[in-house]
This record gives sequence, C-alpha cells and structure tokens, in this order.
Amino acid sequence: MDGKGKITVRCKDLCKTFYAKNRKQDEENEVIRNLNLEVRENEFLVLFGPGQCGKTTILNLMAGLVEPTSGEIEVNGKKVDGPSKDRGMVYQTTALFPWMSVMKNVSFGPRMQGVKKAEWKKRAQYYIDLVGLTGFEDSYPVKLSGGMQQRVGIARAYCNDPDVIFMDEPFGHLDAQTRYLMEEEIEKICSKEKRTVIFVTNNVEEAIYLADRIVVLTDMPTTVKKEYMIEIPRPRDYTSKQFLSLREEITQCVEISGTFEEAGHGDE
Ligand SMILES: Nc1ncnc2c1ncn2[C@@H]1O[C@H](COP(=O)(O)OP(=O)(O)OP(=O)(O)O)[C@@H](O)[C@H]1O
Repeated sequence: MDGKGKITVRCKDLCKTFYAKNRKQDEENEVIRNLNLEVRENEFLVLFGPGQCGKTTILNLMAGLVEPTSGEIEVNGKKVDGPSKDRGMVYQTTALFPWMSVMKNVSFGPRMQGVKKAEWKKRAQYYIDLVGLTGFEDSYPVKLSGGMQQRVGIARAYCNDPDVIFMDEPFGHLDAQTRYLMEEEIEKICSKEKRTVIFVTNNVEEAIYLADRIVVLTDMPTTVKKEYMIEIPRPRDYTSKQFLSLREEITQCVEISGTFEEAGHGDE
C-alpha cells in the first residue's frame, strides 16, 4: 500500500449505543465512540482488538445490518443505509444453506438477481475452482469439513461480485492446522481476486500474516487506538524476526488498553 488510491469505505465519527429495556430501567451499552476509518480499494485491512470490544458491530454497521447512533459510513462515496450486494459477508460459522449443494450455495447471489443460468454456473464454477473445491459442486454442506464449508462461504461472497468483503473471524472455529491452511488459501485468493477486504480476528498471528494494515481498537466504547502498516514481504514467515517483533508490539498495544486490569476487578 502506498497510502494513495481510491477510498472504498469511509467511517466518519461513527458512534453506536445499544439501548435495552429491562424491567427496572433502560440500559445503555455504548459500544463505538467516534470511530474514524478509511479503507482503500483492494486493501486487506484487519480489525484487531480486545474481546467484545465491538469488532462485529463495526462490520455490521459497514454492512448496513445495524444503524449507527450517529456518524456516517460511505462505501464508494454512497451512504450506507441498508444491506447491499456490493458488500459481501463471510461469517465465523458458515451460514450456508444446508439444503443446497455447493453449486447452489455459491451461486445464490447471482441466481437471486436473475442472472441467466449459463452465466451463474460459469461464475460459480470459477469461484469453486478458485477456493479448491473442484469436484464438490454437488455435495451438501453437511458432508464437508469445517474448512471446506468456509471455502464455500468465501466463494459465495466473491460470486456476488461485491466491492468489499467483510470477514468476521472466518477461521475462528477451525483447528490450528486447518486455520494455517486457510490463511494461506485466503492470501492466494486475495492476490488473484483483488477486492477490498475488512477482516476481523482475535488472533495476532493471523492478523500479521494477512494484513496490509492492522487497525488496533481500544476497549469499549471502541475507537481506533493505533494503526500498523504491514510491509513484510509475502508469503510471510511466522518465525521471522520481523514477524515476531511485530507480534510482540501489537500484543502489548492491545494489553495496555486495560482489558486485563478491568477483568481482574470485574466482580467487585
Ligand atoms: N444487537 C445488539 N443488541 C445489543 N447489544 C449488542 C448487539 N450487538 C452487539 N451488542 C453488544 O456490543 C458489544 C460488542 O459486541 P461485538 O460482538 O461487536 O464485539 P466483538 O469485539 O466482535 O466480540 P468478540 O471478541 O467476542 O468477537 C457487546 O457488549 C455486545 O453485547
């Protein structure tokens, strides 16, 4: 990244408070406070922060699934005011349609838009091949491993041809081995199919392995704490000196946020 280029996503003074009514009183949960963020075209941006700081809420706001309390979000210069096919989502649990084959799951978006069969089949096959699932077109999700299901979820997001893809801890439920494999896979896919990706993870190694830039978030109410441009050449070596020293620095940056001190006094 050279810091130039078109901005795909812009969050300006973004705030989100959830209000819940309980029997005794109205409760407020201020999750995001004045978050400012710009994400450039084809950038792989990782949101990294303490547990429960509001990472998923930020993605949901950008995806138009949740409304901000104040502030604005723009995608390609257009105000976000609801979900759109220009914004794809890959979830932690795959959220596939269990009654649909891999082909039908991947092609779901184009089919819903009325794209002709020959075209959606071609497009879906391209992404099925890209994620390494050639031969599994007619399989159903239940027959696939967790890693394979995530591949379907990724192919489905790409097949809709979005401008930006949000990935919410997509490998969080996978075993360590599969997770490493998927990190390599997603890197290959992203270098072949350039897209703006905003990726949430709690795993510092995953963040450094994948990111062009890591945005470290504060505790709740969350905002940007610090940003790191990751300029280590790809594919990255988890054991290199540069990787390890960055891991140390970013881990400390998150720990200093006070999560752990507060956790110690949680029951007082
Ligand atoms: N729809 C909602 N209604 C009320 N509160 C919500 C809602 N969605 C999220 N929250 C609250 O927002 C806070 C942040 O949750 P969120 O899931 O965004 O954090 P996170 O950083 O993604 O968590 P994790 O580290 O577990 O992935 C939590 O206190 C949660 O209870």
